[in-house]
Amino acid sequence: MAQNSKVIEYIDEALEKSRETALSCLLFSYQGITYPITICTAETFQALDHFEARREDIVLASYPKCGSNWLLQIFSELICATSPQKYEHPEFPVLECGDPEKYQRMKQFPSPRILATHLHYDKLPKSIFTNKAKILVMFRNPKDTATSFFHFHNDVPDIPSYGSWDDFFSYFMKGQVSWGSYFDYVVNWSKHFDDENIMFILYEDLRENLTAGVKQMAEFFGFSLTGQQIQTISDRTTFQAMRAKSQETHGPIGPFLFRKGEVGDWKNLFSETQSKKMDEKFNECLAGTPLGMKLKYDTHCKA
Ligand SMILES: Nc1ncnc2c1ncn2[C@@H]1O[C@H](COP(=O)(O)OS(=O)(=O)O)[C@@H](OP(=O)(O)O)[C@H]1O
Repeated sequence: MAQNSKVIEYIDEALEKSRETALSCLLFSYQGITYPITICTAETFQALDHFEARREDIVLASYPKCGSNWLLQIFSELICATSPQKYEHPEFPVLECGDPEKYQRMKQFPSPRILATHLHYDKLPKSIFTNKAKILVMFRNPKDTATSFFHFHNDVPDIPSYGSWDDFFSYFMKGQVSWGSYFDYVVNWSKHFDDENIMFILYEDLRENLTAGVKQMAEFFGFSLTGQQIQTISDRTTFQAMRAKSQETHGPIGPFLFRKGEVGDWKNLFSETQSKKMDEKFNECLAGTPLGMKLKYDTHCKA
């Protein structure tokens, strides 16, 4: 993410609210999905229904802990590389977070606007589809996603902690975490696998070949860049590069947000039983579907 005092200011405010919030009071339900009271409100969701998307908007969709901040940085860099001005986030870039008036202010922002979101497909504002904004959806294997989610809660001193990994695992499997069930999220998007304006990418693929991923994303969104520019953006958005700058970009939470950036860290937390439970859930929800295959579950989630 570009150096941005607005982002840090927003994170600081959220952390202040978090400090006063017990885990048992953290989540509220809106239209069947649970969200954290520290950064989401029903009023903002209502205002979001009237949000006017533009065809030039860049929508970056991902379930929490699947690499949203990574994509934000890549797209800030893509915009910088093709325009004379540095890209600054004029608002906290997660579309559904903030005060209800933010959508009025966003009307003044120049295109392209970057809209990150953790919303499920059917909760996105309708104008994204009617105005044909392009959407990039990034997925990460559920075992590493849960692992990252748990560490975020339990490592950051100001965010409510779970009693244990076992506790968190059972809430995650029931979908009683921020932004609801990982599995519902993926199943929802999987119905749109062939939609014209949607591109799906995998965290693990991007990690394996960042340069190829940046090139693909740039092409999909119509950025015309040289090979050298693509390489420079890839160099600036490796995990190491982003972690090194994380205090500057995200304040004190930075090193917790850019924690390990690995594939397979789940093996340090999951018991055999938990691992099997998740395998069964994955099979039940996604086995044999095109998106299920794209997730390369057996490669990333089998010991
Ligand atoms: N450049 C790069 N390369 C590889 N991995 C990266 C990168 N940037 C962020 N990350 C990892 O993404 C995880 C955080 O995901 P999000 O940014 O979606 O978090 S959040 O939901 O917005 O809080 C978190 O994963 P874990 O390290 O496993 O916790 C980050 O480290």
